[in-house]
Amino acid sequence: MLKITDLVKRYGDGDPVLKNLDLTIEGESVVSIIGSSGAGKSTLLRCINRLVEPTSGSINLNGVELTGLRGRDLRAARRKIGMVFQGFNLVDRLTVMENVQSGRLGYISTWAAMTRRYPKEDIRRAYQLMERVGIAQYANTRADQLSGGERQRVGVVRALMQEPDILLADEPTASLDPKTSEQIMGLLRDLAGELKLPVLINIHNVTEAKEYTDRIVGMRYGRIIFDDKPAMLDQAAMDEIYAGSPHADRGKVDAT
Ligand SMILES: Nc1ncnc2c1ncn2[C@@H]1O[C@H](COP(=O)(O)OP(=O)(O)OP(=O)(O)O)[C@@H](O)[C@H]1O
Repeated sequence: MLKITDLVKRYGDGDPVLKNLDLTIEGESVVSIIGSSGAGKSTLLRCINRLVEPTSGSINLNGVELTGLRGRDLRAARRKIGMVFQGFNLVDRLTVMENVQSGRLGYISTWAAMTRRYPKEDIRRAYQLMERVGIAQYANTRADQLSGGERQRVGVVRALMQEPDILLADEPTASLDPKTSEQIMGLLRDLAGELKLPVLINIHNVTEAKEYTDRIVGMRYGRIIFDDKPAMLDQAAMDEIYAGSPHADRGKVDAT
């Protein structure tokens, strides 16, 4: 279970971009985060995997408090958080298998990784996952030879190789054409069910959020103002999530 309580993030001495945010994700649900540009969606995801340092509050994953972790403890906690990126973040000159195995870094020795001596079990698991997402035939192909959809499948398998407790996806389909985008969203939804994995997706495409996720969290200027099933996201809720300006919001914050 991911339990975020009273999370605040402030960059430098600016206004907070996450304002006392609470969010709990249980089980294998697929949750999307929607909201205008600048609402704080990426910052929230990055606080969870500690690419961004939270200012205050608590982020607890399966009983482990993630805020304040350092060094070895932080690395161990990060292994349990899979991340899928908009730009795939693959190493182009490496093969698909090498990219996928980089998800095992932190589990195997640096020497084994450098000499590509992957444990048999890791190779077996990689093939199993690559077959599941339809890229096994590219195991020895350089990553830069693949299409966008195939590259994102590599990104997904790499994240799953970490044996994560949760999968975070930061605009995973924003670089893809509409059809491929739907395929990747469908894949994330199906994998969440098959692997009993909670998935948290930051996404701009509201139609896809409604179609492929179980729950939609709507953010506006650092606050969660909608958290419900997709069917409940009506026009009024959409207007509230996407309307207004930072100044209008600041007025409200000041008034409280
Ligand atoms: N490293 C940073 N330093 C300072 N301010 C930042 C930094 N990263 C983000 N911000 C600011 O924090 C706010 C929230 O940004 P964030 O990227 O989390 O929003 P978002 O909802 O993900 O937007 P988008 O949909 O455009 O990616 C914005 O005002 C942004 O300018």
